[in-house]
Amino acid sequence: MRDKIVAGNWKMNLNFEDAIQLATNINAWVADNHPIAQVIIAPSSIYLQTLLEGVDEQYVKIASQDIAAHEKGAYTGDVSAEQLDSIGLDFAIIGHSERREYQFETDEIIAAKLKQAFKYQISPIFCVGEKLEERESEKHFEVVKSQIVNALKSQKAEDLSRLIIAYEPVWAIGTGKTASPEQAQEIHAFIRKVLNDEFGTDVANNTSILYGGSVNAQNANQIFAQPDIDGGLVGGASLKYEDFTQIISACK
Ligand SMILES: O=C(CO)COP(=O)(O)O
Repeated sequence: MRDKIVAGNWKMNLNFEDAIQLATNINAWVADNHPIAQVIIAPSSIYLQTLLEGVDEQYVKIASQDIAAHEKGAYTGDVSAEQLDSIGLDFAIIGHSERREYQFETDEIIAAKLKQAFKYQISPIFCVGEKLEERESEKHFEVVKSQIVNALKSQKAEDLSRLIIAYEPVWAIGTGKTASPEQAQEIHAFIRKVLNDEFGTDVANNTSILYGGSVNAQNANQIFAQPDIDGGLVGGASLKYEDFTQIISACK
């Protein structure tokens, strides 16, 4: 059985006070409403420890937005998997398209980051997704397959039990343009087939595959109703308490 998950990627938003307030409110809402979905929030790294201590982990899990590709040493500005593990962190977003684009992360770098996460028992929310021109030239299946195979082929088979995938078409991120539920289902089913063909039935059946890209309180129901969509990775709408809690409720 795979977990239903709704994760909020706060990206580089919210000051300290607002971050604590929002996390506290979400924690209280989950405690009162007992949603089916596991709720995860990913704040900027400077808030991770405070939020880990400020929420109850039975209700809300905390994720980092990235992880270093190296184990330790002279990598100014990076935060390692070992350091994140040492403060009690269990989840990390890895390979987000904004990092692929602005920080020039390649599949090779992402594979190294996944390896670090697995080494320290951190579950990666591993992001894949095609750009607009790749979708328009119908290369999206090929692109997503190569992102998955390149990043996962060198991982240990037993580590893949921790894997969470987020399919986020780049053209749908922050644009207000979502993939239709049918488009999203089609590629989620394809991702599950790739997992099955390359890594076996257990990985295919047990990996939660989240959809991300302009998920909001209006479209979440239809997206989450698709059989191969196990929840969402939400950006903008996760910064608003009302919207985010409605999105969590939509994940059944
Ligand atoms: O990038 C995303 C989540 O990681 C999606 O962002 P939006 O929900 O703002 O489109």
